[in-house]
Amino acid sequence: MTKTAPHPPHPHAITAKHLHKAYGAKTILDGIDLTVPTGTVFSLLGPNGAGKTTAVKILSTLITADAGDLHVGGHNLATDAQAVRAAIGVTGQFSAVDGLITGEENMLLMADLHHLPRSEGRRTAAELLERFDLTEAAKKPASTYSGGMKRRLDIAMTLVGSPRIIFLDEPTTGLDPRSRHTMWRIIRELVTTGVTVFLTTQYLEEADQLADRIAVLHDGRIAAEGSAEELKRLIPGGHVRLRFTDPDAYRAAASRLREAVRDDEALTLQLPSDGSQRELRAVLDRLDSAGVEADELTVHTPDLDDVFFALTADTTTDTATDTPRRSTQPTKETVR
Ligand SMILES: Nc1ncnc2c1ncn2[C@@H]1O[C@H](COP(=O)(O)OP(=O)(O)OP(=O)(O)O)[C@@H](O)[C@H]1O
Repeated sequence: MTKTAPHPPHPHAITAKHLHKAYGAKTILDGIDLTVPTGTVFSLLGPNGAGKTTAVKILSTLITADAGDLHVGGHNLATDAQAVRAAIGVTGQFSAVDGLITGEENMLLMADLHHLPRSEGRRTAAELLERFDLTEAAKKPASTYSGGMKRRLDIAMTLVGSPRIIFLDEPTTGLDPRSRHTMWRIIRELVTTGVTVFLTTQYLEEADQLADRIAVLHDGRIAAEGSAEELKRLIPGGHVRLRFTDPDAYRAAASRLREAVRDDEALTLQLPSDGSQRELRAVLDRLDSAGVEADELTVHTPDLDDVFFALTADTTTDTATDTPRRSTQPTKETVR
C-alpha cells in the first residue's frame, strides 16, 4: 500500500504565509501563517464559522485563496495544484461517498480513479474495509450505513491513494464514543507511517488527544498556537477551592491563607495552584497548623476548553455566558 517516495519528504508538509480569503466584504482568513511539520498532526480549532473549512478547502485546492504564499507537500499551490492534489487526501463535510452503490463498490471506484491494477485495488479495498470495521457491511448500499459508517468509509476511500498528507475536516463529528476512539487510533497509526494530518475539530479533547500542535482561529487570525500543554499554560487559572460549612472554621482558614480569594457567602476560599501534590500538601499543612479542616477541597487545572473559551470569548457568548470564564484575550500568542 505504501508507495516509495521519489524524493525525501519535505520537512514541512504544509506552509502558509499571509493566507487571505474574503467572501465579498467579509474577511474569513486575514493573512494567517501556518507551518505543519511532516509526520505530525496539526489541529485547527475555532468556533463555528471561524473559517476552518475554508482553510481546508484552500489548502486542498478545492477553492483558491485571494493571497498568500502556500505550499503543500513542497509544491506551490498557485502554480502546481495538480502535484498538490496527487500528494493529499481530503475527507470532510463534503463526503465523497456515493450512497447508491455498496461500500465495496465505492472503494473499488476510488481504486480505479487511482489507476490501481484490479487485483491490487481489490486487496487494498478489502484491507481498508477490514481496518475500518466495514467488512460485514461491504456489500450493502452505502445509503443504508449509519453516519459513523459513512464517515469511516469516506476516510477509507481517501486512503486508497496512499496520500502523504491528509486533511480531516471534523472527522469524528457524529460518531459514537467507540467509533471516535477507533478513529483516533487510526489517525495515530497513520502518523506512525509518516503521514501528516491536518485536522479540524470541534472537540477540544480530540485536539488534546491527537495534535502535536494546535492553532486557534479567531476573527480571521491565529489567536494562539502551540502544543496542548503550551496552550494550557497561556491561561492562568489553576486553583484549589476550599469549601467550609462552619463559619468559624472558614474565618480561621481565611486569616491563615491571606492570599486566598474569599467568598464570604459561599464560605469558600480559592488559591492559585498548579494542582501539584507539593502545593496541595502545603495548603493542607497550613490548614492543619490553623487547626481547621475544609469540608471539601477541589482542584481545578485549566484545560483546553478554558483556553478555547478565553481566546474566542467575544464570539461564543451563547456557550460562554452560562459559565464564568476568564476573559484573557491575547492578540497572538505563539509558544515554542
Ligand atoms: N461560498 C461562500 N460564500 C460566502 N460565504 C461563505 C462561503 N463559504 C463559507 N462562507 C462563510 O465563511 C465563514 C467561514 O466558513 P467555514 O465553513 O470555513 O467555517 P468553519 O470554521 O469551518 O465553521 P463550521 O465549524 O461551522 O464548519 C462563514 O461565515 C461562512 O458563512
